[in-house]
Amino acid sequence: MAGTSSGIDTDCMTLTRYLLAEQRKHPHATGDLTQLMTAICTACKAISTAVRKAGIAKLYGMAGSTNVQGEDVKKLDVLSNDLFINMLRSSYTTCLMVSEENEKVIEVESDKQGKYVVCFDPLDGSSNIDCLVSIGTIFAIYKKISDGAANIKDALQPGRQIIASGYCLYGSATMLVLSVGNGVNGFMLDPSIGEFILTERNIRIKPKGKIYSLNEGYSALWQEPVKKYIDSKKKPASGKPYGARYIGSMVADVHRTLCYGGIFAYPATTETPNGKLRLLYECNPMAFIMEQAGGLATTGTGNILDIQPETIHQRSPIFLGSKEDVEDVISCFKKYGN
Ligand SMILES: O=P(O)(O)OC[C@H]1O[C@](O)(COP(=O)(O)O)[C@@H](O)[C@@H]1O
Ligand SMILES: [Mg+2]
Ligand SMILES: [Mg+2]
Repeated sequence: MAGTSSGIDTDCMTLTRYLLAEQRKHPHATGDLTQLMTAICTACKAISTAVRKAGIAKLYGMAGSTNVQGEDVKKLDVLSNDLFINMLRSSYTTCLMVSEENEKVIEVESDKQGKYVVCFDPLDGSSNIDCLVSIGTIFAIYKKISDGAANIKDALQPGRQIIASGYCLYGSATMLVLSVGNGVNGFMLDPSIGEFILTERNIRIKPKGKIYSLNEGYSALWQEPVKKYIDSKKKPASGKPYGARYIGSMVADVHRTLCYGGIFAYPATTETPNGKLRLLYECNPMAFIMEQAGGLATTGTGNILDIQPETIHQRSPIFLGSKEDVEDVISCFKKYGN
């Protein structure tokens, strides 16, 4: 990394510069993906500002649905969704969107359509908003595949077809983690200049970690392979037990897993046979990031990225993280599954 004797980084590779450099590697690139990512970045910056303000809104009596002026204050998840949809629509790069917040696919007006399809969870970890715990945004970008007008088939592509995916974490700082299919990079938002700066180059996940992360409150409802796997981490035949961490915001739990190694899971239970997390805008984008960082993501019996989606809001059980840890889960499913 370039720097000065003061230790201040002068390289300042902004996300836009990074995307332009990537674009140069493809002589036939139109620049549309760069434009689309710029729109996503702008949405994430605006959400980040809104998240920071929401935390202190109570100080100024703005926490309810109306502010002191009697004006409506949008809830953070509604605001984030509106920001994402508006930014993408006006980027002239997108034809179809799938949002966690919208029951149906969102079609862009024909005069503004472009060749990309974007699936997103505008605000993930919403139960953590009111207690000031980290939350995030998740997105996956695909190319339209149908010849004629964009339709639902364009949204129902397996994760293997992802062109780029990532997430933005609104934590103690705001970081956007992105893969355009050649590794994973992390960009920290410098709020003083309003730019995402490349700070984590070519992120690789450890082959094996020491942490497991899932909601253990549901352990009585887990399938046998999951019970056996977690037991083996608590009471290993040799060595130290794994540590446990669970935030309850997928973005924050996945980011920690990427940084420190180990495994994050949201398994099926007897009451929720497909788990809770949504394939198109939670599981697939995160599975793509994990594979690009050298990790793995599975349902227990199949690779997440190979699932052919049937509906836009379908759910999937998921185990993702360090390759060897995920392979251990897969072995448990082979051994104890029915
Ligand atoms: O409270 P649970 O059952 O552990 O669920 C937590 C999971 O639910 C989610 O909050 C679902 O996401 P949304 O907040 O976008 O609905 C994930 O971020 C998280 O991993
Ligand atoms: Mg979510
Ligand atoms: Mg959400």
